Amino acid sequence: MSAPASGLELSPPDRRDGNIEALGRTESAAEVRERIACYPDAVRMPATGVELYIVRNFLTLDECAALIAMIDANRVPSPVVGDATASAHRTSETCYLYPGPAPVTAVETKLDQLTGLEPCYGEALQGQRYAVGQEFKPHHDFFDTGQPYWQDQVAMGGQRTWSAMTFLNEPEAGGRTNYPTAGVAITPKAGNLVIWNNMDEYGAPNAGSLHQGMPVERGVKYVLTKWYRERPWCQ
Ligand SMILES: O=C(O)CCC(=O)C(=O)O
Ligand SMILES: [Fe+2]
Repeated sequence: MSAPASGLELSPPDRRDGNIEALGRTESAAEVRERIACYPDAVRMPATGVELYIVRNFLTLDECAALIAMIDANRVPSPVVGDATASAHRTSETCYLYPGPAPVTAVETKLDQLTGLEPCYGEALQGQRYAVGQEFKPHHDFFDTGQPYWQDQVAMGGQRTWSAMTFLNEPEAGGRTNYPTAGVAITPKAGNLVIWNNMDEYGAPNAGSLHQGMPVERGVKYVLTKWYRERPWCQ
């Protein structure tokens, strides 16, 4: 994941050179776009410089409650790629939700229907819990190919293309998901999903996908995130 300070400066291999990986991402994105357009209640947001959709009531409140219970039972401090330990950059707690339990299957099935992507392209679902003051500072979900961790990521499925995040509850104050350069800030609403393309229209990492989980001011915030790779994900 690229750090905010360097995030707007992309490494040379990411530039719009029409390479074969970029072409594949562009073709795949067109298919995902068509699928989303057919999904009930999916709306494209008027976001500047990033392709971003909201799906209202993607999960039921019962599904949200079941997932929150699983996150609460298994949460640990959140990791950041390229940073072996918990970081001030991401102060929430994380719970990996691997396939098997019924609430996980229900979400996975809906995400498959929404995106049309092969399930093997998706990383394991990650639940996040943010207490008061916790946040995920501005970042990109795509990998910075100039960083040492990138070679490992190439072998693990390559770039993160789409991010799909579902709000599982509503904090009393704060906790919006903000896209500072796109001019959009999304208020958590239980069951609503946000999905965005981390690549631009040329299939290159899109600096305009910069986003942050703003600090929770009152209450607690739970979200469920799925990151998709450009190739099958291998852990
Ligand atoms: O919690 C949020 O609002 C943002 C989470 C996020 O950026 C992520 O999971 O990649
Ligand atoms: Fe993110």
